[in-house]
Amino acid sequence: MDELEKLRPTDAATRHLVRRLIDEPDRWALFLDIDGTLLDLAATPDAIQVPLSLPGDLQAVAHRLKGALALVTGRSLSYADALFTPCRFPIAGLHGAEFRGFDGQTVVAAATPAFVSLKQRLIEQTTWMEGVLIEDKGAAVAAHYRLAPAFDSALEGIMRSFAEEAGPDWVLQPGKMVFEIRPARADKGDAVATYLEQPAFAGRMPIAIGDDLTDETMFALANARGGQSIRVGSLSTPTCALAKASSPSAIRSALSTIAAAGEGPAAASRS
Ligand SMILES: O=P(O)(O)OC[C@H]1O[C@H](O[C@H]2O[C@H](CO)[C@@H](O)[C@H](O)[C@H]2O)[C@H](O)[C@@H](O)[C@@H]1O
Repeated sequence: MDELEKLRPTDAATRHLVRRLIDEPDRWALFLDIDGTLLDLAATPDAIQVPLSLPGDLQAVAHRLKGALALVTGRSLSYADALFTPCRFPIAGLHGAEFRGFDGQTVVAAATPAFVSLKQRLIEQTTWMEGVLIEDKGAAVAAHYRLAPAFDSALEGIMRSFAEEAGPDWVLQPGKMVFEIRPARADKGDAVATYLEQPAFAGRMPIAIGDDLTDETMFALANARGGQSIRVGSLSTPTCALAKASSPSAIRSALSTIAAAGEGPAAASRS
């Protein structure tokens, strides 16, 4: 059976992705979200599982694209890095506020003393909300309600008022069962635009793959540059992505097919 036939027939987008990256590896740059795109969603932020083969597959795809692959995530850069050790990729963290380029140059985001105090007060003010989880990401903070969905609107109110208190350098970022306060200085679209100026990425067309609201800015950027955007999972919420994929496992399967093609010219696309 052709490797492509193993992909679910409903996933036209992932089949096209495989074709593009196998047949035209010098044309595309790949931008991948992590949670809900590369990894299945889990009940809590630390309960995620990285399939054993994923780091190596990503590395093989990056190699095929001559380095034009970056992870663009809401996680902190250091957390995302640790997930894929010993492999190391260009990563934009905290939704674009942290950035490590192809050359390894890194921009990190720091919490101000006022933001540190805000995070502490956020923890204190939400302890009564059983099941709500506060994730401290340094210069960002996330309040998760996946285990306590009834607190959805109460938590939104609290996070909205803390975001206002944080001031113009921070912004409220809603996501999947989460409200975050993140640095305002860059979003995921800005991160993709910065990568496209860098060696390894420059001159290529972007393909952005994500699953959540925060990914919409990179979808819009990819579309504006004549590239491709793929939203993973349910399309019940509005999106500007041009195509859809069913699940993180469909994305992983596509990456593994591309990885298996190695470096040769379109070897795996022949049946
Ligand atoms: O941009 P991403 O890489 O998709 O990161 C977005 C946020 O992902 C994480 O939260 C989400 O995934 C958790 C684990 O599956 C899940 O429990 C939670 O409900 C989701 O919202 C992460 O914890 C956040 O810091 C990221 O910003």
